[in-house]
Amino acid sequence: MSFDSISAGATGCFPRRAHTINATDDAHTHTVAVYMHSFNPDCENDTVHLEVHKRCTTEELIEKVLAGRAELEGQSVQDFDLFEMMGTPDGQTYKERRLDPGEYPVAVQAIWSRLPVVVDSATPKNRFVFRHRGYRAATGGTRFGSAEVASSIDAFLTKFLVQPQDREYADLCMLPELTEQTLLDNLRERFANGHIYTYIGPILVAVNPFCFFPIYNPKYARLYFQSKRLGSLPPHIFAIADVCYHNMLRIKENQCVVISGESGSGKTESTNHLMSHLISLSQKGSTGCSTEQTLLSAGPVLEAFGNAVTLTNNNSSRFGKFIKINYRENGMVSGANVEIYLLEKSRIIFQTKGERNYHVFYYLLEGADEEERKKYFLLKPNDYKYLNQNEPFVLEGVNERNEFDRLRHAMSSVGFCAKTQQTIFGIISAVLLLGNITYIKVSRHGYHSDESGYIENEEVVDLVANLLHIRTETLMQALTMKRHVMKTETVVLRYSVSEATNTRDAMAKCIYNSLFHYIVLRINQALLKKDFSAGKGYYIGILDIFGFEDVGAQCNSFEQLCINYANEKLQSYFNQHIFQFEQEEYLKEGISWTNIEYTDNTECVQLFQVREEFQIHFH
Ligand SMILES: Nc1ncnc2c1ncn2[C@@H]1O[C@H](COP(=O)(O)OP(=O)(O)OP(=O)(O)O)[C@@H](O)[C@H]1O
Repeated sequence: MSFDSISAGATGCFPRRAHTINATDDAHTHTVAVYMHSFNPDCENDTVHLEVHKRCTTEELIEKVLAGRAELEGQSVQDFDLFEMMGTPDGQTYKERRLDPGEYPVAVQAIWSRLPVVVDSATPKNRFVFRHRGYRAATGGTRFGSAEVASSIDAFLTKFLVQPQDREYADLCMLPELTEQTLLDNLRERFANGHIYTYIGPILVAVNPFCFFPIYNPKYARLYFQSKRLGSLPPHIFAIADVCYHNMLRIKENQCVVISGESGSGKTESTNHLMSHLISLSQKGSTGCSTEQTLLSAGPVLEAFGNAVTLTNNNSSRFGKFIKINYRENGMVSGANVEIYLLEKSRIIFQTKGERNYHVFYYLLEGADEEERKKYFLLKPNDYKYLNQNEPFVLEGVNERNEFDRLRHAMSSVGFCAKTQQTIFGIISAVLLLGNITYIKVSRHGYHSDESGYIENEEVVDLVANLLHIRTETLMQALTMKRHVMKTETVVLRYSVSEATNTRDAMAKCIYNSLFHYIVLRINQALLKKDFSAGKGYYIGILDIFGFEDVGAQCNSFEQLCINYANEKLQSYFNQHIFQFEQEEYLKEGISWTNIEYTDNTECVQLFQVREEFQIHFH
C-alpha cells in the first residue's frame, strides 16, 4: 500500500520528498498551487497557480508569487518563506516544513502522495503555503481555513492538555490497583476519550487509532519543544523525542528508542513522528534540513523495495531498521544512517494467501512504458510464478502507475541517476524471470545420474543473463551444476530437479537481498556526505523492528524464528533493566520494596545462545 490507500488513517511526516532533479524533461512546465498565508480551501482568491519549470527554486517561486500579487508589490523575497504542509482538506495542519531557498518545489510536489479515489475531510493532503517570516510571531500559530475549524482544533488541544486525572491515568504506574484488567480498562477509557498515548514510567504505550488524529501539528510540536521532563505534559510521542534529545545534550551520551509491537500496530508511523520531531528539535543548519529531506525521500524508496501487503497491514515493513540521527556536540544534526535487519526473503518466491510480493514488482509492471516493457522483457503480473501463486487482487485506492512515477522521483532525489535506476529495474525484472525458469528430468540410459535436472526453457535464461549483464553459459551452469572440491580434484555434478529449483529460488532471493542492501548503502552515502566536518558528536537511534510473529495456520518459518528470537532478546534486556537491576538497586540502598514477579525468559534466550544447546549459534 502507499500512503494513498490509507483513506482516513494517513499519518506520518512528509512521506515523500525531493530536492534533486533529473536532467531530462527540462522543456516542460508544471503547475504549482501556492496558498497565500494560510490554507483556506474555500477561498480561491487566496490560491496562486503558477506554471513553472522543473528547475525553478523556492526562491524563484517566491519571486513569482510576489510579482503576481499587487498587494505584495515592493516586498523582498527574503521576507517570505514557502512551507510544505500536510493536513486535511478542511484546513487542519498536520505537519509543516519550510523549504530551503534552493530546493525545487516541482520535485517536492512530484513525490507527494496522490489522493485516494474517495477523499473525505479526514484525508490528509499536501500543499504549499506562502508566508511572511513574521507571520508566526504575529499570530502565535498556524492560521486555519475558517474560524469554525480553528476553534474545533483549539478545543481538541484544550481537551488534550486537560486530561482527567481521577478517572484516567496518564501514567499506568499511578493506577491505584495494577492488574491486567485495570490496565486495559484504563487504556480503553483513554482511547475512547481521544488519548492514544499513555505512559508506563519512561515507556510510551501507543494505541493505534487507524484514523487521522490532529495531534501532530506544529502547535503540539511547539508545546513539547521545551518539555525536558517526561510527564510534565500529557503523554505524546514528541515528549519521548524531547527527553532523548535533552538527555543526549545533558549527559553527553548516545540515546536509543526501541519501538516494538505486532504488525500493523503503528511502529513505522511512530518512527516517522519521532524522526521528524528529533530533526525539528535541533537547531537546524543546512545539514539538518538536507538530512531531513534525504531521510524523507528515502522513505518511499525503502517502502517500495522493503514493504508488502500482508494480511494485517497493506504496507507492512518486511525488514527491521535502526535509524541513527547524528548530532554535533552543540545539538545540530550532522547526518544520519540507516541499518537494516533481516529482509524477509521468503516473500520473494512465495506469498501466503491474501498477501503480495514486494510493492516494487507491481509498480514496475504497471508503471513501465512501452519502451521499458521491451527493454526489461516485462510480462503481466499473472505470467510470473513469483507473483501468481495466489488469486491476484487489486489494492483499493492505489494507482500503481502513479506509485512507480513517484518511486522514480524519490530515487532521483536520493541520488540514483537514471542509468542506475535502469540497472535496478532490470534486476527486478531478472528476479521475476528467474522464477519462470523450469526444469525437467532427462533420463540418460546407461548413465547413472537419471535424476539430473535440465532447463526446459533456455530462452528465459538468455533474458535473465541479458538483464544481469552476464554470460548465458555462466548463468546456466550456476543454475544446473554444483561443484565439489575434493582434496586433489574438483568434481562438477548436475543438480536434481528439486535441487536446481531450490538453487534458482535461492539465487532470486540472494539477488533481491543484495539489491536491497545496495539501495540502503546508497541512501547512507547520501545521508553521510551531508557533513564531513562533523567531528565529535552523539546519535539518537530509533529501532523499528518486527514484533513477535506467529503466522497461524501456516507454519512459522526460519524467519519467524529469527524475529521471535530478536524479540525475546529485547524482552530479556527490558526485564533486566526494568525489573532486575532496579530491584537490585533498591535492595542495595535499603529501600523497602516487595519484589515484583515477572516472567523471566533467560532460559529461552540461552537455548539459542549456548552452542551446546542449540544447533544454530546466534551471536
Ligand atoms: N499514530 C497514528 N495515527 C493514525 N494512524 C496510525 C497511527 N499509527 C499507525 N496508524 C495507521 O496504522 C497503519 C499501520 O501502521 P504501521 O505501518 O506504522 O504499522 P507497523 O507496526 O510498522 O506494521 P509492520 O510491522 O507490519 O510494518 C498505518 O498505515 C496507519 O494507517
